[in-house]
Amino acid sequence: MTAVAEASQARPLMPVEQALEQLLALAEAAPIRDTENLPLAEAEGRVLATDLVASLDLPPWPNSAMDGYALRKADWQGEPLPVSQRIFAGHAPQPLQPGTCARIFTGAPVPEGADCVEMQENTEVAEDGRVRFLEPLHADQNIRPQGQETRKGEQVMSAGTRLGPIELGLAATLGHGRLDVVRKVRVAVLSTGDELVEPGLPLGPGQIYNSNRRLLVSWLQRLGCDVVDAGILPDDLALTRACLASLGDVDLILSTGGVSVGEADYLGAALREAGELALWKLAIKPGKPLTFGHFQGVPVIGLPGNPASTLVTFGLLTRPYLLRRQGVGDVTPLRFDMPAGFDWPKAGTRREYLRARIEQGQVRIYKNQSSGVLRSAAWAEGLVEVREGSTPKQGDSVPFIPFSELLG
Ligand SMILES: Nc1nc2c(c(=O)[nH]1)N[C@H]1C(S)=C(S)[C@@H](COP(=O)(O)OP(=O)(O)OC[C@H]3O[C@@H](n4cnc5c(N)ncnc54)[C@H](O)[C@@H]3O)O[C@H]1N2
Ligand code: MOO
Ligand SMILES: [Mg+2]
Repeated sequence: MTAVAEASQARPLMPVEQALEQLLALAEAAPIRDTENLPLAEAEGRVLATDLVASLDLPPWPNSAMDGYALRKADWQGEPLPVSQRIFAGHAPQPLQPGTCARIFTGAPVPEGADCVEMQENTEVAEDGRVRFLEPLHADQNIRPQGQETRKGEQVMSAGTRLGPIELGLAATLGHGRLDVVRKVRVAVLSTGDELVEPGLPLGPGQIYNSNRRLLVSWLQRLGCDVVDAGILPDDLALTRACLASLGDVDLILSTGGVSVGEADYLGAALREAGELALWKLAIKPGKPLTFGHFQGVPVIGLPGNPASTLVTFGLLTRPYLLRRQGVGDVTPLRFDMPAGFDWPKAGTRREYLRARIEQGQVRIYKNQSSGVLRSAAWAEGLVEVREGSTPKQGDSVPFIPFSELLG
């Protein structure tokens, strides 16, 4: 039997959770260990390689949360207090003279001897400049104590954290100008198919535009990967072998198309021939023929060619794989239970990911859920999951995964 004929034999579909578990285990077995030390400005989207430990208290000294007056609470006995100094943010104060208050502004260090700050709206300044406090004072009010946010020596972020604007901001508050990050994952992107033409060029008979390449290259770049764009590969077994062998120094070969059972589907055949096919045929719709294997030691993920299948299998399976290769622990996208705004009367044998959006508090699905229709995803705001065998009806709770959870 030929490899393709053998492949076309019926076999049970692998449940999505099991496929994800296996992919994550494969990712953990091939971690990216190289690191680089980057300035914060270049670290966005990257993964922290070492735990980040605070090298100072935050705030480093008690400071005022309000524009107003700092004083020792016990000094206020109903007689207006003179102002003995003005303290601005960024300037060191003198110890507070007993029996006086200090004019102070938000973020300025609270002077030694003061134990509360009153906001200026609750004060009255007499003509001679002395200050009367109009409301009861409480010890420590409006003072942000030293170390309230973080204590020196505390672990603030752990290795494996993805660095977005918030994490970079946090590193900056602790004074880190550079961070150790995991080097980028190098991914070769390959589009298989005789029918493919790049956008901008004229279409010949039987041809279509290559959309998967653009979708994946842009998405991978957003995920902080180093992309090697290997262009279009014709449907030919010898060329497929040669192309896979030529891609060399990459961490992953990511292809689209050529993984089903057609006579021109050579990607799966090349991996099967190399004897290293770990995953094939999942209980997922769209995306059933997703393939994972190795070619000469390099991991290969073959995404199904239909554009919506590429999107779903990249977002739900490849993205977590790539993040886990970089040591990211939590790779599960958030999902929200939402009332269905549709009926799904036909139970499926594969878990379905329908392109959907939220309208008036309900999940609505795109009218055409064919895996060839990428417009469904452009209309949608995320994916709604319909489990094998389930038939959700209008108003039933269904899990919704926003695209924003998958795209970054
Ligand atoms: N007899 C069977 N046929 C098919 C089965 C099956 O189980 N038995 N599975 C179907 C399913 S499900 C899927 S998904 C597709 C996957 O096919 P392949 O991954 O082999 O992909 P191709 O056949 O090469 O292409 C499928 C489809 O997608 C278009 N395509 C491919 N690449 C691109 C691209 N870069 N940009 C835009 N569009 C692309 C291609 O023209 C085809 O229309 O197999 C089913 N068949
Ligand atoms: O899995 Mo396919 O992606 O149903 O069309
Ligand atoms: Mg095919």
